Amino acid sequence: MTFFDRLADRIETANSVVSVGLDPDLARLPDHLMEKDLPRWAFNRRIIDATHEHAACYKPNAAFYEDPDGWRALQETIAYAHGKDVPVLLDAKRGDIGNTARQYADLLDSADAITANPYMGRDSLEPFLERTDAGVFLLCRTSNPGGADIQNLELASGEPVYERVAALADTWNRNGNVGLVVGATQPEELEEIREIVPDIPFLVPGVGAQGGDAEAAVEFGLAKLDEQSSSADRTKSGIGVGLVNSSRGIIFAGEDQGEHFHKASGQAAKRLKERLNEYR
Ligand SMILES: O=c1ccn([C@@H]2O[C@H](COP(=O)(O)O)[C@@H](O)[C@H]2O)c(=O)[nH]1
Repeated sequence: MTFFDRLADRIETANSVVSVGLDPDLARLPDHLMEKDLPRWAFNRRIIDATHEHAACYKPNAAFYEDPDGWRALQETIAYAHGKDVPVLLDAKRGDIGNTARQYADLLDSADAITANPYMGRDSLEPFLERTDAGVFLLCRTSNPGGADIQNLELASGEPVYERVAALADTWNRNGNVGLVVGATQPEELEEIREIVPDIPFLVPGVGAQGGDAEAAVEFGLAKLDEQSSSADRTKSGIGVGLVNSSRGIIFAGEDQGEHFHKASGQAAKRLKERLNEYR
């Protein structure tokens, strides 16, 4: 079963396309958790307990775990999410020469999918592309203001770089495991990219704290998987596969509520699920 088939099943079970971003900024964790052995793990466990029924996936960003305790916290978090039957997309934005990329691809032994930067080209992505069991989401048009600096540059053909990335991703998708990262802050680009790649699921960050367009995220972020990569039943029921991510807007929703912080996170995840479902 491909990652996207598993994700489609999860979307169906949870009736949700919400990706809950697990970015446990140590400076914002509740005081009472700071005395724990692994505060980030303690925090994530409570967030997962409160949000899992609304989560299509969890998206830890590797930047928040890149120290020895952080990697332990990340492994505990991934195992716990799996225990709740929720897939994990590691937002690591990796990409390097093939020999190094093969090491990065080992991250997929624990996570179900990863984000990668396509700037170094096909060979840098090959170790991810060949993991038929896992997903790889390529940065296409990112949500940050500076995303336009390079991604919107026009090539000699007149197409912007982000459109070429989308077209290339389609040609690299021989195993049906490629997705694209397209920010909700860029609704016009979301629509354009969806026209180029009707069958590729998007990870759409930027709703919540970045103020992106939730309706466009759902309208253009979800793809109907083709019959080869999805079960006949699912194709019939027309499940759209894709993810709309919110991190700070969910995990820090109860920042001012001390030991009960996770309750507000559960409510925020439920609210986002319901809002997105209005557009599905
Ligand atoms: O274009 C992109 C790609 C990745 N991200 C990541 O998603 C989350 C967003 O967090 P919020 O708190 O919901 O703003 C974070 O991990 C980013 O690094 C993105 O925002 N945009």
